[in-house]
Formats: sequence, C-alpha cells, structure tokens
Amino acid sequence: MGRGFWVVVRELAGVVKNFGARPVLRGVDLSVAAGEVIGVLGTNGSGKSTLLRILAGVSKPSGGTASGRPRTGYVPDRFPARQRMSALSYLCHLGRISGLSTAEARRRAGGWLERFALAGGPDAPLRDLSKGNAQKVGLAQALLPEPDLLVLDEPWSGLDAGTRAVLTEVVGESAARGAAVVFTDHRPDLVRTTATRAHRLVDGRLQPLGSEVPTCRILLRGGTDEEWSGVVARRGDDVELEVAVAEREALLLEAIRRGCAVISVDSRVGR
Ligand SMILES: Nc1ncnc2c1ncn2[C@@H]1O[C@H](COP(=O)(O)OP(=O)(O)OP(=O)(O)O)[C@@H](O)[C@H]1O
Repeated sequence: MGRGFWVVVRELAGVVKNFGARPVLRGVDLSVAAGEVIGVLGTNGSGKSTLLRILAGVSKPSGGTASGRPRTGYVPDRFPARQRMSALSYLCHLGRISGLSTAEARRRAGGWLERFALAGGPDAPLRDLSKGNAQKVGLAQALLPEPDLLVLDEPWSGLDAGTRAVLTEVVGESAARGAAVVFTDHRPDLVRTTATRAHRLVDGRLQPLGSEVPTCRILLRGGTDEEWSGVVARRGDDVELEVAVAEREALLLEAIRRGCAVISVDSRVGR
C-alpha cells in the first residue's frame, strides 16, 4: 500500500444498507485517503456503527460499492472479550494470525498494553476486565498489525482521562505514519478538534460538518412509551433529542400530545 496524502485506501460509492425493509444507509459516498482522520457524528441509531462495519469490511453493503482492501484495524462499539485467556496471550494469538512472529507479536502487544495502562497488567484474564479495560485490549488488537486503515467506533467511550489523551496521541501518530483513521463519537467538539475532516450521518447519508441544517437539543421528561427519532441520550425518564430548528415547534407540540414535560430547549444551533 502506498503511503502519503491522497492515496485513497478505501472508497464507498452509493452505499446502501437495509435491515429487512428498513433502510439505514441510503447512499453513502466516502473516499478515505492515507494520512487523514475522518470523524463521523450522528444521533443514536443513525447508522454510524453500520457504516463503520462496512468500512472495516466486516459487513457487506446491500447496494453500492466498497472498494480498496487496506490492512485494517477495527475497534467495534462493544469489544467482545469473554475468554478466560490473558490479554497478552489473546493479543499474541491475534498478532500471529495477522502474520507476526511470536516474538514480534509479544513485543507489540506488551507495548500497547503498557501504553494504555491496562489495569491488572498484561496477564489480566479477558473475561475479568472492566468495560474500559476491555476497550484498551480492543484498541491494542486493532493497532497490533500497524494497519493502513484504523476504524474506531466510539473509541473514547468508557476510557479514563489519561487513556483518552493517549488514544488522541495514537490517532495523531497513526495518521502521521500514513494510516487513515475513521472514528465515530457523539461530541461535536471532539470530532472537530481531532478530525482533519468531519461528517454527520443524517437520514442515511453523510453531510460535511458545518453544511448541515441547524439543530437544537430538547430535553423531555416522562410521557408515553412511543419511540422518538433523533434521540441523543436517555437518562431514566429523560430523553434528549436533537432536531432541526425548523422542526422544533412541531416536536414541542408532539411532546405535549405525548404528555411529556419540556425540561429545556437548547438554542445553540449549527453544531
Ligand atoms: N444486525 C442488525 N439487524 C437489524 N437491525 C440492525 C442491525 N444492526 C443495526 N441495526 C439497526 O440499524 C440502525 C442503526 O444502528 P447503528 O448501530 O448503526 O447506529 P449508531 O448510529 O451506531 O447508534 P449508536 O450511536 O446508538 O451506537 C438501528 O436502528 C439498529 O437497530
């Protein structure tokens, strides 16, 4: 794989993904070039993980094309690490599968676990790891083969402050050595500061950040059990929605119809 800016490592053209009759991606075009860091924002259920699975090559589009076969490291939104084996043994095993010698796999795996400060050390059994520590092993397995494309699904979530900073450094270093990085997150500020290019996934399509319609956040409490679209977060009885400013009045009327209390309407727009 050639290195350097504008070498496209992976390209999605008109990618559609349906689950049953339900379209989640409706025509996504995305060129991913070596050395760039692409951030993807989107509300819960907007299809970010679906998009990243297709980019990582672990899921096939229902329509359109996904081309390029870079060496890929992928961190899914939930890292499944239920095995009895230690973090180090697990990573060494994956390293050998990806073609590394045992000694090299051990050296790299140990290095990543130390850098991410895995609690319990490299011999900690996978199934005993907390969510954040399992996430560190997930990151280490993705970084192990020095991928040309790093696909990270909400990689900062669940990490402590120190490890979040290390991960930000690692993303920068990966791009500097010529890897492409694509990540998702829910925080527009983090996406803006970390990515060289940022998008928002809306209605199954990618929009460059900044070109999207202005939105506002509305916090509702209680009401009927009907599903909302545009959910950003749920806390107990509270649901936080992000909606286009143009739809604000209609949504507030709907909230009243459903018997919800309107706790706040955040007037910051265009995020
Ligand atoms: N394997 C599947 N089968 C059926 N529906 C699915 C499957 N995977 C995802 N979906 C649906 O596709 C939609 C998009 O899901 P996805 O996980 O991609 O969203 P997301 O933007 O990553 O959400 P979140 O921010 O909550 O992680 C959701 O409605 C989800 O229920």
